[in-house]
Amino acid sequence: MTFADAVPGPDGRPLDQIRLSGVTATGHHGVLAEERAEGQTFRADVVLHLDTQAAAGSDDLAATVSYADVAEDVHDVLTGAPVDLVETVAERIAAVVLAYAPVQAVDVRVHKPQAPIAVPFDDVEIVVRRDREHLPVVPPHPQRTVAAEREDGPEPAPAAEPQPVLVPPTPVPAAPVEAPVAPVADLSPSVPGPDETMISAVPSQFAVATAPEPASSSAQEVEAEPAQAEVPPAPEPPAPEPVPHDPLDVPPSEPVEAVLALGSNIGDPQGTLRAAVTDIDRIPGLQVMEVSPLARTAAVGPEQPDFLNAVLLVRTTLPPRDLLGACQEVELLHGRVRDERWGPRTLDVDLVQYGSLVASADDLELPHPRARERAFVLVPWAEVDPEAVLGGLGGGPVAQLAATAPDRPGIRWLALDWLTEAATTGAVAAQPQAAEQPHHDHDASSGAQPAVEEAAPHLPTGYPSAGHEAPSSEVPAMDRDQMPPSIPVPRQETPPGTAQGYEAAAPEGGVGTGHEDAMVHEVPAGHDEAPGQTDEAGWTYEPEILPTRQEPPAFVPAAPVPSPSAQPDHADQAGYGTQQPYEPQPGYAPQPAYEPQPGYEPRAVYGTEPQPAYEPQPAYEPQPAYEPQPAYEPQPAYEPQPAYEPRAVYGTQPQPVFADQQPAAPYVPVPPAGRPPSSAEQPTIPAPQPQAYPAQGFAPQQHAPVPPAPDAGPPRHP
Ligand SMILES: Nc1ncnc2c1ncn2[C@@H]1O[C@H](COP(=O)(O)OP(=O)(O)OP(=O)(O)O)[C@@H](O)[C@H]1O
Ligand SMILES: Nc1nc2c(c(=O)[nH]1)N=C(CO)CN2
Repeated sequence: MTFADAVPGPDGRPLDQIRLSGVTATGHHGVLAEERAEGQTFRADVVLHLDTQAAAGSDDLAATVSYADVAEDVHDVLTGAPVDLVETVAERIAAVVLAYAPVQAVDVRVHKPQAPIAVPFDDVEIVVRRDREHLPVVPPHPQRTVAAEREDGPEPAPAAEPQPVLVPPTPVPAAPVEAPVAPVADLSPSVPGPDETMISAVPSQFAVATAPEPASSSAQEVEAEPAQAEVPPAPEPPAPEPVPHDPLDVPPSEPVEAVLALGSNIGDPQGTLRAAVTDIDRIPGLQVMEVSPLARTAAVGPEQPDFLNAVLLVRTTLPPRDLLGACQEVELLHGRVRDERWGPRTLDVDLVQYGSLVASADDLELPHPRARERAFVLVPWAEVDPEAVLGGLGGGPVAQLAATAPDRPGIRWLALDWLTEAATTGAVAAQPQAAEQPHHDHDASSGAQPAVEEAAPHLPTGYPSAGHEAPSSEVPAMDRDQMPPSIPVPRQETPPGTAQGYEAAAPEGGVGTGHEDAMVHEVPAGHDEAPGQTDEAGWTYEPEILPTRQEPPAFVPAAPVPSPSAQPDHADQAGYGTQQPYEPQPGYAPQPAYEPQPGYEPRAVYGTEPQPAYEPQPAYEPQPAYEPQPAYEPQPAYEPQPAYEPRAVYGTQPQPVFADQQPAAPYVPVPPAGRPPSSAEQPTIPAPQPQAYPAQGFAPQQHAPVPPAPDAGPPRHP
């Protein structure tokens, strides 16, 4: 026996181990239809790390873990509902074993010796170690998963088994969180959502806790802990409260960082977005932490006016589905009508990311499945959080994804301080280019859009578009005379080299952003104005703002897009409204596939200071719940026993090698969950209304690294 791969217990000494090997069964796991249909042999070995001394002292099975029970549980996973990946099988086995309270860590090895591999081979195995800090990311027993609904193989019905409880790690005590974020102490019952949710990765704070059923031996193990005294029969035990199974309905144990994407292209987009920020910040259990610059973007999808887009970084204690619901209420408040997919809208609020949760249900997919290819989301997001990482399949560093997104050329400009008062009061200057189409200040009570006005009095105006009339029925197309004098582009006064770190950089040949009738003032090629100059009408040329930072993940400046008219400021003529949105644009060199970069792990907090949260969090160790249980000490029968002292020899001196010693298991050490602090302080754009969005009082939160979705993407080990 060796302790080379031992897990230290609370006192630092290696924990004892129960090893169970060669549990064998026919399972139907695999990506290929034949694997699902025919099944094949799976074999599992598990090592339970636990303190067995109490059980030895009392010679009581109840004080340890029955290997027979474990064997059955492991067997059940092997024969249970099929999943694509052997990784998922191992994760699930880890989950069932960790459902036994005394087990502090588990090593799982799953062999798939008949894997469909075209060359001769002996075995394929996956080895994982999970513990109370690094909990499995799948529940012990599968929900009905999307993968399980595949039609390419038979569906052995998953046994209606009890759901053991995953014992969560001791939560890190969070610093007091300012109202209105209410701490959520427990898993309050909420309306269970559709149970089709497929969990691909669940951060530890979302470890699924499911109600044990009394008949379950596993559940009994958990419930009985420490299982010393006989429990007198309770007269009428209250029925256990329903606990949501769906991670999309589970409130986090501590506030989670989420990313919301806002868009608007009819009504008064800037006013709507500004109001929406306030409305979102008012959602109970949510606080806006950062607001991105405002981007004007060519519409992706059907031909329609340009959008204004922004991204919010929020912290929330709402479950994902509730957060989506709250955002949709804000959409409705602003007159949102869903009548055309990707059509014009007064307000769109998408939930882009929720912590590191990767989950998919009919009504909510996380991360947002199209965010990775949308510059209108990625560019503002990267601006407000240059180190942000989009999780899930196809995710990666947001700044990198932004640089290569197909609609990147359609990002016309960014306004940094669009939330401030100046942004609106400065809006009324007449715009030379639109002079032949005179504008009048729009009268909000003119009745031009009664439906919208009723729902949202601050949405009275039409948005000047690239010459298209808004086709939405919710906001009637406006006469050009009714159009308001547009969205200002307040120039960021921050000189280069200041905390903002930006400077204006006009693409060659002019900004290439305008519409000939656009009311946002832009300078066509050859125009006299230079970036930053204000013309006689009070308009300031706001070119595309590009970061000057050199270090990754800085923007890659967009390559010029060949325009048939060589007049890129004429968006209509250049066909912005009709371009195929998701086809790579000419001029963009294919980007190398994203390689995971250690420095790109999710940042701990959205702030500008060096983050102390990346240091190991002492609250995770030791875990008081696993300290020696007082019920077992003192054990007079065993003291004093000089022959057993001193105890310190374990782990400190060379260990005798036993005949049955296994080769040192090649367990890969679990990497630390955090990432080293960023070498450079990252400039961010703070919410311009600090009194409204105070970024204070939040405990630095450590993200779990985003694990790859186990059931998505090309199979690696079918
Ligand atoms: N992450 C998500 N964020 C927002 N809605 C989502 C998400 N995942 C799934 N949905 C579902 O998508 C439905 C349609 O949303 P919406 O009307 O905002 O789509 P859209 O904006 O036209 O297109 P897209 O989803 O491509 O942004 C919503 O009712 C919601 O249930
Ligand atoms: N530029 C831009 N295009 C879009 C947007 C958006 O917010 N911005 N939203 C869409 C549907 O969510 C479809 N297309």
